[in-house]
Parts: sequence; structure tokens; C-alpha cells
Amino acid sequence: FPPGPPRLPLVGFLPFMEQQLPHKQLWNLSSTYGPVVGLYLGTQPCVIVNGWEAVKEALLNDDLNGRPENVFFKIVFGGQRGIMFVEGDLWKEQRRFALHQFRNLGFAKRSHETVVHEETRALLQEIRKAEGSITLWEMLGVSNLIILWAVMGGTRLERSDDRLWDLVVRLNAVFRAGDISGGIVQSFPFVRHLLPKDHSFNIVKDGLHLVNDFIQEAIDEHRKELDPNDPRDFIDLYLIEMDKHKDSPDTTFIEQQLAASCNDIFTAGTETGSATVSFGVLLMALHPEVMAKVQKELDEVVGRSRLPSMDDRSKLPYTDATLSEVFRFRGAAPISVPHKAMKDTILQGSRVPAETIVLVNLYSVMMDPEYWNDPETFRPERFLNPDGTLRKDERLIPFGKGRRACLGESLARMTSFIVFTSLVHHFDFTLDPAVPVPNTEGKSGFTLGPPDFRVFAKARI
Ligand code: HEM
Repeated sequence: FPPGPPRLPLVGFLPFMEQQLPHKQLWNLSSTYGPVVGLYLGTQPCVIVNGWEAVKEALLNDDLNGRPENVFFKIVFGGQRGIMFVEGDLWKEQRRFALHQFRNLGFAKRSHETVVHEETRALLQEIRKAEGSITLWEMLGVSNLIILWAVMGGTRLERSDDRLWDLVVRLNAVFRAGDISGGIVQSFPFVRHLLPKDHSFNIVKDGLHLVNDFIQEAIDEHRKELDPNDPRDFIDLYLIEMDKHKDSPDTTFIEQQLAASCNDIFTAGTETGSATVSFGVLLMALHPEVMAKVQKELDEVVGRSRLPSMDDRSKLPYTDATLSEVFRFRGAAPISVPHKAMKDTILQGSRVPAETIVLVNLYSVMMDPEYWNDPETFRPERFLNPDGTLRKDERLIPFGKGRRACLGESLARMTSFIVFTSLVHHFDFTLDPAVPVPNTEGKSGFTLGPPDFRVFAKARI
């Protein structure tokens, strides 16, 4: 087992694990123990993987593509279900189906661009109407939910629907209360019965139940209205697939699986997307010289009478480089989603036994000073070639890499590109001094969220 810090009986490294910015703490361990660090989360063996060579090797090793059992899924869905927290054949079958159907539905293709444009227009209007300074994450979260729901549930949800705002607030609470290590309940599930209502475990569990109720209601409606010859969305396609397999007792196409997959997509896509664009706007307010260059490029290429589209992207190298820098600087999933060794394997020469949890530190790759020189400086130019074209870099991996890489990457890239560029094109952002931002490190949890901040949005178009 790889070398690592001493462990306490039963709890292992858990009491020492920092709740705020654990990606930094876990990366620091490598200066003592090397790129692959062994420790225990409770009684579960875990390796932390830091640095490009080790991270690349881990993400390309399919024996490390499992997922540790997730205690919340066990409680909310009665077992490991969905796409994100399953492994083996179930994972392959469900991931393949989701990707295939999303493509059939035009996932991340033109028709979705239309949906993203529609939602972006509504968002711009809402910001224009707002008085004084605004917090962006809720507004952005609602836009993301509506876009994701268009793919999954077909209908266009209205921004005025209170349930959406409630869901966004609860999902945010879930993502901030969560902890990548799984916390004490992951190792000792019985402890959950002793926890107070406002404990982070209960915040996550109740939030997931709320999302699940929303999705279950939609599945019931879809069942009633289903026309097998005219599927409208992901839920319809899944229900049709379930019917095809209804006589096979071993089928993985069952309703709990549909609900959990929708839950994965809904939860994975909302908070990460709004965090990325929120960080982007915060960084623009802190770097007005970058914002001005992006605006100039957008004015020249897009003009002032329409929204930026994906076809413009290749003509917007500085803007594209700026978004790449946002993804590098404050990637929304610094420690990715926990992986697990499916069988004994070797990583960087160290033995990783079957069932070991593997935490792959993407932050250690995207912020490595030996590679990026000045990683703590927000500098879009690092993604530009000397001739001004976009420089792609294989170490920019905010969505992971390999077979487990983010399922929603193309939709997430499209959404963040259109929403971010439209916001910067339409408004000059300045920070509201009433909410000081001491640093841009963000707030940890299951993912990394932006710090609290408010901006004034002055219309420029
Ligand atoms: C900026 C936004 C996003 C970021 C930074 C992000 C990042 C990630 C990362 C790092 C992983 C884990 C990869 C691994 O385990 O090695 C992941 C997995 C996943 N993401 Fe995303 N994601 C984003 C948006 C989305 C969206 C919009 C969706 C929904 C369409 C989505 C759905 C998923 C799913 C289902 C998985 C699990 C894939 C699997 O286990 O096979 N994500 N994402």
C-alpha cells in the first residue's frame, strides 16, 4: 500500500481532513509521500493521486474506474443506482444508453443551442430588471436547471416557478454541506440515526429527497402521456426502453434506475455549471482589463444585435482562452468524483488493492507551479499561441479524462460558453463593496463553489 500519514484506529485520517479546500491539503501530502499517497477514510483504504503523470495514469487505468458505495444513494434510492455512483456492466449499459439518447435528442447540438439561447435571453432580462447589486449563483442555477430539464423532461420550466428557486437553493446547500470523503456516516452508517436535523448529512439527504420527489412526479406524468411512437425527451426514451425489457428479470432498465440517472444529471449539472460561470464573472470584476478585451472581441465578432453562438467560438480566441483559464483556475470539481479500484492494480509502481477508494486530484494538475509557472495568477494569455490563436493544453482537465470523464461535458461547455460570453457582452460587472471578497478560493463541499459576492451589472448593450 502506498506510503501516507499515520492513521488513528477506526477513524483513520478523517479527523485530520480539512473541510475547507481539502484539494490543497491532500496535494500537500505529496511533498512528503510522493504522487500516490495511501491513507484511511475511517476503515476504508484510500489513495490520493496528485500531479499530471500519476493522475493521467490513474484516469486511463480502467481497473480504477469503479465507484465506492455512496451512503446517500443507498438511503435515497435503496442501493447504488444511476450513472455516477455505479460501476461494472450496470454503469457501462446505463452510461452508453444516456449518451446515445442524448445524442439522438440533439444533446449539445444545434437544437440545444436554441434552448440555451432562449434561457440566456431570459437571464439577461432578469438581470437588467434587477435593482442594485445581485448575487448570481441562484439566477444561474435556475438557468441550468431549465436547460437540463429541457433535455430530460422535455417541457420548458418557467423562471417564475418557485419550485425551481427552492430546488436551486437546496441543491446548493447539498453541494456545500457534502464532503468528498463521505464523512463519518460513509464509514459508520448507523451513526446517522444519532445526528441532529441540521447536520450536513441530513441536509444532503433531505435535499436529495426533494430532487427525487420532483423527478418522480415528472416520471409519473410522462407514464400517463407516453406515446411510444413519438418520444419527447430522455424520460420517454427510458420508459420505452423499460417496456422493451419488461419480461427480462435481470434488466437494469427499471424505474428506480431512471429516477437515479435523472437525479445524477440534474444534480451534477446544476451546481457545477453555475459555479463555473459565477467564478467567471467574479474574475471579470476582479480583472477589468481582461473583461474589456473579451468585450472588444465579442463586439468585433458578434456585433451588438445577437447572442454569441458556438459557431463564433473559433473566431473568439481571447474569449475562449479566458474561459479555459476560468476552468483551470477554479475548476468546479477539484477532486473529481471518487473512483475505486475494481481489482488489485499498480499505480506509479505502488500496489493499489481492490476496493481502495481513489481520490484523483485534478487541482494538483491544473495548478502545478512547475508546469504553469504562475498558476495563482489569472492569466488567459497562457492559453494563446504567439500568433493569437487558442492553445489547447492536455493538462486542462476540469471534466476529468478517460472512460469515466464527465458525461455532460459537451452540454456544459456549450452552456458555459454561451451564458458567460452573453453576460460579459451585455454587462460591465463591478463588485459590490458591501460584500468584501478576501480571496477567490471558493467554498468546498462535494464540488467547489464561488465565495459569497455581489456584483453591479451595468448594461453596455
Ligand atoms: C462545468 C460543469 C461541469 C464540470 C466541471 C463537471 C465535471 C465532472 C467531473 C470532474 C466528473 C468526474 C469524472 C471522473 O469520475 O473521473 C463528472 C462526472 C459526471 N458528470 Fe459532470 N461536470 C460538469 C457538468 C455536467 C453536466 C451539465 C452534466 C449533465 C448533463 C454532468 C453529468 C455528469 C455525470 C452523469 C457524471 C458521471 C459520469 C460517470 O460516472 O460515468 N456534468 N463531471
